[in-house]
Amino acid sequence: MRPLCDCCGEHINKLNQQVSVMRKEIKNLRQILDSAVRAHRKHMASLQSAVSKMGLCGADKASPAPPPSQASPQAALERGNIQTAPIGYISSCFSVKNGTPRQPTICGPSRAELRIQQSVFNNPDHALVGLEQYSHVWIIFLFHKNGQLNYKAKVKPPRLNGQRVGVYSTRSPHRPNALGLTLAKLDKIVGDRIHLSDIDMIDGTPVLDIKPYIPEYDSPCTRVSIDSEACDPNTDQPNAAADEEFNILNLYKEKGTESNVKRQRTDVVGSLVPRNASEADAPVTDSSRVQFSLSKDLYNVLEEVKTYVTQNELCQSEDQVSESPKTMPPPEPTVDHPCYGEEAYSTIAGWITDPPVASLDVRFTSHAERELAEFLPTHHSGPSDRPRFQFLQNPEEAAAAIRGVLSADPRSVYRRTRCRDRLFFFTLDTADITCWFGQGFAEVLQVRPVERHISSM
Ligand SMILES: C[S@@+](CC[C@H](N)C(=O)[O-])C[C@H]1O[C@@H](n2cnc3c(N)ncnc32)[C@H](O)[C@@H]1O
Repeated sequence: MRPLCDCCGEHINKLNQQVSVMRKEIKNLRQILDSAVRAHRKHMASLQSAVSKMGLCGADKASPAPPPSQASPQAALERGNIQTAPIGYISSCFSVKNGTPRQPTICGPSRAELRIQQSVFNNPDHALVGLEQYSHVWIIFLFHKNGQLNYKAKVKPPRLNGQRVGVYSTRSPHRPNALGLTLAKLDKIVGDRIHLSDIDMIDGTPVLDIKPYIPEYDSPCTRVSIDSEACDPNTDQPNAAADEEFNILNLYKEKGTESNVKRQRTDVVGSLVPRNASEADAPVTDSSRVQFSLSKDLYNVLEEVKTYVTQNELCQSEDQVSESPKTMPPPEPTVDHPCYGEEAYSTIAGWITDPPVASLDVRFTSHAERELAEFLPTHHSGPSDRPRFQFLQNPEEAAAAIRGVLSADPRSVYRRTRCRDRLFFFTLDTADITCWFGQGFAEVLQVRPVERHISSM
């Protein structure tokens, strides 16, 4: 190796000095970075424990969720771990818990206002478009003044006078996730503000969600059963109101499709129930609303309809009978309907009962019927290489469920308009269903056991 000249040696020394300075700087930077990472981890850990203390973290103990810092938003959502943000806060006539009704319907009119936050939607009023067609809304909220965040599996509801029952059999505010659910009366909507009455929330309550109240979905008294037994007029129904309802439905079913039945029943009930004076003042009147009475009224109304139909319509021709409920003159109402309490009735958007999408006739090819009949009932014991349902009781119940799914046309608007000739697949219990749609009908082509269930048979 040749010796370096003076000038090169000096240059290299300078470079070495610079390298050692840079090394020191890198070391310092590493220390700063390490302490920042430590502080960040500590912060995230304390945030996570705060979230789980608030009861907002649904992770089960057996398989704890990864810390939020590691989980992607999608993974967190799939595990049910979401960070909620109030869509608004209640301004209510009740300022403290004491004296606030335990349920909305047990006190007279109680009023509140909910303003949708601009932090949730740029145009909060847009999120409320269409809601004015409903008379009642579900309010999902946080019991933010519970004081402490602990909860117990058994609670003592005040009305049980000291007896303990499971928290899930009560409406106690002290529950995991501290979520409250109130069915409130929707008085009016003005811009981004919803005016409510019949509430049991205190002032400042954070609201997480609002949904329209739809008796057809939310109240078992107004649901139409797809249970095939319900079509048998000789079947014993558990309660008198249901009996009457089903008998009338059966009467209609003999003459029309199930979708007709639903509509006729709704129209009949709607025409029989007048709006009372206080509701007539409300600015949410809309011809697209459909009116319902709740269970007691429904029972009375159905009684009247039944008498009317039996006396006047049974001897008419098929067509006349299926048209009759629409043209029937409404009998004089015999009871007053207060706007709150047990006798209250509700209105919903017309498209719920009379949707622009027609319901479909559902048929099975004989091949699909044979395949479905191959499935064994859930409770079938003993070895067999035939497929077996896990939840559904038997092939008849599965057929009813398939009819229910398909008659409501489960296709997206895109599929319905752009790829209407494509095959449609869905899975029901342990069966893979293949079908196609034609004009006004859906046809089941194939009912095959789901792959994983074949291998585990
Ligand atoms: C028994 S809870 C029922 C609430 C709701 N209807 C439900 O079933 O989830 C109603 C009581 O909760 C209390 N409450 C109302 N708003 C609250 C809030 N934001 N935080 C804590 N407690 C509240 C009041 O004392 C009220 O009487």
